[in-house]
Amino acid sequence: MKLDGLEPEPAAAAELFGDHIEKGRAFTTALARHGEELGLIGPLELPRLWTRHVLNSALVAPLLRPGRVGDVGSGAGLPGLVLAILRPDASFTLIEPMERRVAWLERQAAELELENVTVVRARAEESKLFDSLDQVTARAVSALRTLIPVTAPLLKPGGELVLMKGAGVDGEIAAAEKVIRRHHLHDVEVLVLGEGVVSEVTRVFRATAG
Ligand SMILES: C[S@@+](CC[C@H](N)C(=O)[O-])C[C@H]1O[C@@H](n2cnc3c(N)ncnc32)[C@H](O)[C@@H]1O
Repeated sequence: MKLDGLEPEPAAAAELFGDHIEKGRAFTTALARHGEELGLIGPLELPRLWTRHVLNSALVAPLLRPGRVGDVGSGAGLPGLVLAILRPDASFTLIEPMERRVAWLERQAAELELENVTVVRARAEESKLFDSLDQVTARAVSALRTLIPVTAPLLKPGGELVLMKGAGVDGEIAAAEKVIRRHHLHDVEVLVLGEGVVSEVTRVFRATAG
């Protein structure tokens, strides 16, 4: 069991996870133990597993409604499993096509006793979840120009995209102008989360389906 090199738990972890901190720790430890061998995280990620991955995902939790949330391309469970830990009042459908990642997500959901998680093995565009979700999250899946066409159709009218993005989000929005129009998205905005709380802020592209 190799936990050498795992970033010490930042003070912000207890603040962001609150009553759910034990599950946050259990998930982060499991990811540190098995993430590299399962190809879920890169070999250089342990020193920033908390700040760059887990806390970064946790910052999105207050944006969620107590409804049906889909996380497209959950991979290691980021942000899907972290959000399911933090928001037991919402139900989460984790959409991931790769078998090994699906097995990881199912095992973690069981070990963490997350009764609000369903894992669907599919690409989002083949997932049969069209028009069914209140919100869709995604992190590190693809640029908005290609991500919007696979995520927006999953939303009910009035539903929201809550897509985690890097510092280049404004350029991605400019390149996605046509698909934003084609998918009738409105109230498009970029939120910067975590200033003064974590060392690396998180950007979220948020938009409402027409
Ligand atoms: C780079 S990983 C990121 C995983 C995780 N969201 C994270 O932040 O660590 C991208 C993931 O998206 C999945 N993926 C790619 N295209 C997808 C699609 N069309 N529908 C659902 N998942 C997809 C891949 O299988 C992969 O697990």
